[in-house]
Amino acid sequence: MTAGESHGEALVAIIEGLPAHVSITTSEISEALARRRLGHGRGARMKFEADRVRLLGGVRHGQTMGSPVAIEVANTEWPKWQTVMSPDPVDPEELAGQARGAALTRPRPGHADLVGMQKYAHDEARPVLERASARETAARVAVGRVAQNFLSQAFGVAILSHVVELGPVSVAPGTLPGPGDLAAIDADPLRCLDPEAAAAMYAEVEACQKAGDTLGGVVEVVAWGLPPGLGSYSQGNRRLDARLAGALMGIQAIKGVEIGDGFALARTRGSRAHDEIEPAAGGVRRASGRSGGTEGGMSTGEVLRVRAAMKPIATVPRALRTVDTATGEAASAHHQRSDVAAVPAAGVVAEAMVALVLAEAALEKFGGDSVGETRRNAEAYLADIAARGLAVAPAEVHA
Ligand SMILES: Cc1cc2nc3c(=O)[nH]c(=O)nc-3n(C[C@H](O)[C@H](O)[C@H](O)COP(=O)(O)O)c2cc1C
Ligand SMILES: C=C(O[C@@H]1CC(C(=O)O)=C[C@@H](OP(=O)(O)O)[C@H]1O)C(=O)O
Repeated sequence: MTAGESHGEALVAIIEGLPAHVSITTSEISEALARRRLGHGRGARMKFEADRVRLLGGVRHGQTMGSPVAIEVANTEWPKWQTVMSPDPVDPEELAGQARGAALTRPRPGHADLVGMQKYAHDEARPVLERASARETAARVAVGRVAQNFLSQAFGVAILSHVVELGPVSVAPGTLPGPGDLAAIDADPLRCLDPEAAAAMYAEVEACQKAGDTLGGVVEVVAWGLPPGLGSYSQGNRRLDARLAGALMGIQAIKGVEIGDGFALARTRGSRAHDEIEPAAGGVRRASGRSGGTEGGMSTGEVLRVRAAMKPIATVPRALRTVDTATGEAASAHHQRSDVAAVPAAGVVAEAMVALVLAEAALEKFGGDSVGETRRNAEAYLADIAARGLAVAPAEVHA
C-alpha cells in the first residue's frame, strides 16, 4: 500500500509479510529510484527533483526484521507546494496569490481529471491529478526493490526490463536480454537493447518533442531463476498470469499486457504455439519459450517474459480539446509541463510490480519467517521434484 500526492510532502509505502533477514539498504532503494528517473523523453521535473529515501520501520542494520517495512520518499519540491498542498486549512488570499493555486478546470483527455472530478465531487482537477499522477510509482519501486532483494536472496531470481517498442519503432524480433545485460540497458537513453532500434526511438522522441506531441510504447519484463509451481490453476484469481496482468495494468497508462508470445499465439497453429517438453539431464526442459514461463496459471521454471503496453502521455503539449468546467465552454486542456515519453521509466515500475507479485506467490508456496527458512523450504521442494526425475533443467534463454 502507498499513500501521498505528487506535490505533497512525501510518498509513503508499507510492505507487509516479508520474512526477516532480507538484506536491504537506503542506498539500494535510492539506486532503484534513480533508475526510474531514466529515459530520454522525461520532463523537466526529473532533472530538478530528487527522491529522498528514509526507511521508517521494519529494517535494522541493513536487514528486515520480519515486521512491516515502511519507506518514505520525500518530494524535494515540497517547499514550493506547501501552501497549495497544505493538509491544514490555508488563508484563501495567500492561495489565490500563488500561480500554482489556480483552479484546474480544463480536464485533460486521457488523464484521470474529468472522471475524478465527477466521482469525488471536486470542482477542479488538482485533488484528482495529485494522486492519479505516476509520481506514486516511486513508492512502488521502493517496495519493489525490497521484494527484488528477497527473491534474489531466497531463490537467486534476477529480474530486468527493456523497452521493446516506442511509438512506431520496434526492436528486432527475438531481442531478449540475459541477466548480464542490465547495465547496458540502463546505459541506453531509451533502455533498449537493440542499438538500431534505440537510435530510431531516440529520433522519434526528438521529433515528437518538436511537434508538441507525446508517445507510448511497450516494455518487457524478464525474470530468471523462478521455481516451477508459483501460482495455481485452482482459482482464476490465484493464477500467476492473471496476477501479473492485474499488477501491470495497475500502473498508470498501461493498457495491455501479454504473457510470452501473447496475442501472436492466437494467430499461430497449436503445433507451433506451445513449448514441447524434452528429456534433459536429470529432468525435463522446454524446447522453446513461447509461453513466457507460465502454464496453467503457474510458473514453469523457465524464463518468465511479460509485456506491458503504455498509452501516450495524456498531457499533450499541443493541447487536446476539452471543456472548461467553470464556464461550460469549449477549451484547450490544461498543460504546464510533462513527459514526452516515460516508457523506459514504466519498465522499471513494471519490474517492481512483477517482483511484488512473484514475492507474494513465492511466500504463499514456501512460507518462512526468515529468508533462510524460505530457502530451505524451496530447496526441499526442488529436491523432491528432482528425486522424481522432473527437475527443470537450468533455464534456457529462448529467442
Ligand atoms: C512513469 C510514468 C510517467 C508518467 N508521466 C506522465 C506525465 O508527465 N504526464 C502525463 O500526463 N501523464 C504521465 N503518465 C501517465 C499518467 O499517469 C496516466 O496517463 C494517467 O494516470 C491516466 O492513465 P490511465 O487511464 O491508465 O489511468 C505517466 C505514467 C508513468 C507510468
Ligand atoms: C513526478 C513524476 O512523474 C510525473 C507523472 C505525471 C503524471 O501525470 O502521471 C506528471 C508529471 O508531473 P508534473 O506535472 O508535476 O511534472 C510527471 O513529472 C515522477 O515520476 O516522479
